[in-house]
Amino acid sequence: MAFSPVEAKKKCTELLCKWEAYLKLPSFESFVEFAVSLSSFSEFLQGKSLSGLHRLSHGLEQQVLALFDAADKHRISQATLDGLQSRIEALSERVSQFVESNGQSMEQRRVHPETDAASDQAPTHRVWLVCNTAKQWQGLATKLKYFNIQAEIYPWKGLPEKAEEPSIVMLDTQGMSPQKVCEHIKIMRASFVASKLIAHRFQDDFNHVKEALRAGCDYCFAETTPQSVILAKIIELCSTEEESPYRVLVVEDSLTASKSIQRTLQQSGIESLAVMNPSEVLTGLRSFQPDMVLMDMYMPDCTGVEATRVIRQHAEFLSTPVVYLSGDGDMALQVDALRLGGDHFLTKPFNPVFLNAVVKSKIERYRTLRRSMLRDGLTGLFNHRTAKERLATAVNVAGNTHGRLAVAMIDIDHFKTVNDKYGHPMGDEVIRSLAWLLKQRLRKGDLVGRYGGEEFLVILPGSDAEQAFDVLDRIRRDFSLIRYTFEDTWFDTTFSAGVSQFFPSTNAEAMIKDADEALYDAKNSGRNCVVARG
Ligand SMILES: Nc1nc2c(ncn2[C@@H]2O[C@H](COP(=O)(O)OP(=O)(O)OP(=O)(O)O)[C@@H](O)[C@H]2O)c(=O)[nH]1
Repeated sequence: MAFSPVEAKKKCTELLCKWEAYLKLPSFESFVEFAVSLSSFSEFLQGKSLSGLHRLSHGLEQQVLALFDAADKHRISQATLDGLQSRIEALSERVSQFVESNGQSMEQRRVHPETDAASDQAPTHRVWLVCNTAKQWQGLATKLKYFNIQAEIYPWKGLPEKAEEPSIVMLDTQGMSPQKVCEHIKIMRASFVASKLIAHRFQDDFNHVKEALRAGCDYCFAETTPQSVILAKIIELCSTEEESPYRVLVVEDSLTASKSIQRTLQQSGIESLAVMNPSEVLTGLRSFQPDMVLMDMYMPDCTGVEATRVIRQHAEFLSTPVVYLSGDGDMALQVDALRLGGDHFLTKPFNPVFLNAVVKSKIERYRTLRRSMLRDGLTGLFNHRTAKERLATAVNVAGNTHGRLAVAMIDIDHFKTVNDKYGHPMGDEVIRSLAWLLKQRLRKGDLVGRYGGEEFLVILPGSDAEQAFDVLDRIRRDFSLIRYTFEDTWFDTTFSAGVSQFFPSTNAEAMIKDADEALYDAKNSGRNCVVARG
């Protein structure tokens, strides 16, 4: 959800320039450039969770894409141009308003990745809980505070007149007709372009939900949705984890074609590497680690299908998507190509907006698949295997660069008792809370994995044992302050941690062993403490 006003303004200005260029020279090519820029802006707004602005740009994008025609038929009527002009102006005005009124404060609220976040830092996000029964939401508001999210509870009739845009507005719609809820959503959407809107206790009916989403709502939760699910959603939406740019390997023997593809991808913020000779494809895959391959169908000495078959011989590239580019409309050949391990076909000359859309959807699916392979389902943290692999890489980097590196093993204290007394689902909530806290409090470059049931591995590149101790001890203190409500009572829990640090000639296994021994010492010293081995 990290938001940069400068970036939004810049992208909007780029869009306006492309539009003006088209008006000056209304050719098909300049229309395509404008459409690509609009599509990229739309994705940017969506990626930054600027829901209201995204709605405006997406509506405009839909209209523009509907105007796509063959190059020789391209002609847009003056009335349509006028309509587009006013929509673009409206979008640009809303972006400017939003950047002016919220930009600076949002920037200031961002957690700075280089600083060690402390529990006493200012809240990173504000959430409005709009309801008529404040008491019911007090527990959720308190829990959010543990994760540096400030919840403000307002009655339906007492919303602030003028307010800085909250990250999330959750509307408790209990007892309201779906029509009334939609009216409220529209009003909220008109005031807040970037906030995520959640309608809670909304009637779980297809048409009602459809209307609420149309009105500008982002999520509808039914009456039966437990607070733990709502808490998880809010924390997820407030998460600042940023994805790395998409990467595409372009295999194309024509320099002109590959430059044109790379330029199109670049306009959408996609990084690419081009190889002209299919025999270089494996080297490209290994060095560039792309999310997908765009493969020319016909190249001298080797077809795209043959190159793909070679790629599929290697287990590590079995699931890497391959999209073929071909000037050929031969259906039988296309079916063959897909059967032999390709994922999609794009026919040249390709529409750049369509090319980017196909590339992005393939990469999104691929990343989701990889995520489920690398991450733990309960917490979203790296799983055991991935955490160990990342540690091995971090140890190599520290060895090669003579850098610092610390590792911590964390284990929740008396966790069996939590399960026995409060049940397994409550135990899961405790595990998730620690995962959220770790993700939120550690620096951007730190890595955290779920090593076992209630055991976590933290990798802190650039830190020595003493620095890691300071960070983890703060997290330990904050974790012990979290109160879990259970029926009419509450409980809290603690963790113990052991820290080890890198020194030349050590390895990942030895670092884990040292951290484990330190953890053992922490448990034996009464638990709820961190022990570091320097
Ligand atoms: N709820 C839940 N429990 C889990 C999960 N994975 C493991 N556990 C439980 O975690 C508990 C771990 O308990 P122990 O290793 O005996 O240790 P402990 O009770 O935490 O005691 P100390 O570590 O000595 O402080 C076991 O009861 C496991 O069943 C999980 O995913 N969810």
